[in-house]
Amino acid sequence: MTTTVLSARDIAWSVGGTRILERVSLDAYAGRVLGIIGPNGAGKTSLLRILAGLRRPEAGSVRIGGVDLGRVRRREVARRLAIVEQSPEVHADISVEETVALGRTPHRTAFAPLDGRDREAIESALALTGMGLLRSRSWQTLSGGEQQRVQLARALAQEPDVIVLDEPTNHLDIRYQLDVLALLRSLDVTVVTALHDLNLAARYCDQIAVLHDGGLRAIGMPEAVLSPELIRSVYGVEAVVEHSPHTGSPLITYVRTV
Ligand SMILES: Nc1ncnc2c1ncn2[C@@H]1O[C@H](COP(=O)(O)OP(=O)(O)OP(=O)(O)O)[C@@H](O)[C@H]1O
Repeated sequence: MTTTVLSARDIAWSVGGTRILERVSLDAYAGRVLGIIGPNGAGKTSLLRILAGLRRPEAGSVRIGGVDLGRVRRREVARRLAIVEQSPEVHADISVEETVALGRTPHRTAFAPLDGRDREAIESALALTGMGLLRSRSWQTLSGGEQQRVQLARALAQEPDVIVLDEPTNHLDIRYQLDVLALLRSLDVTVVTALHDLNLAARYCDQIAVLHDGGLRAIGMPEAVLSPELIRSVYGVEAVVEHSPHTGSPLITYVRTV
């Protein structure tokens, strides 16, 4: 049975009088990976921020565990949902370990020292993201890919039910792209993630939602959604979609722009 953990109904959002999102509805299921794809400017980041409760939609609602996000206290939301944004601003000169420890904030009382449970979550997050060896390094000295992995570690240390990620692989080399997506898939956490790479989305997502022209163009399993017709009409690219004998997932070859 699939349980809906996070759901959006009829979301609308505009910027400067331009409607970016119109009647967007979707469900993210327990322990599954939902990928959000769509061309530049389609509204992926806007939708993720609404799903994470960082923005209130103009119309429609987001529910977490069946309860309207607007009615759940911020601290409670933070215990249940973590967001990994594209370019998080970390102003203070803090270490990797201290950055990851920030993920424990919603579970702790102010100024209390980290307890054993906090330490365990931080260690596990550092290990899962391969950042243990860099734990003492200053955040400011990290490469883009290392920063991305630390932000994921911070989100994991938060031990949420849902992780919302905006392009979590855009700075990663191919090995870490595969590792991070395989990790997200293996966790017992509901994942909603924007992705640009359709082949990665095809391989690691259970469901894919396609944003285009202000709305949800399609949602479903990768095999059902990623057709040559959809890729042509949404991206203006002619593509061949095959079934990879190596991974069992759809494999897209881009032939030309149209
Ligand atoms: N603060 C803002 N002021 C003006 N326009 C904005 C603002 N925020 C978003 N937009 C516009 O809203 C649209 C959707 O932006 P959004 O970042 O959600 O798209 P996206 O699908 O995440 O894009 P990308 O793939 O390029 O990251 C874009 O056209 C963007 O220029």
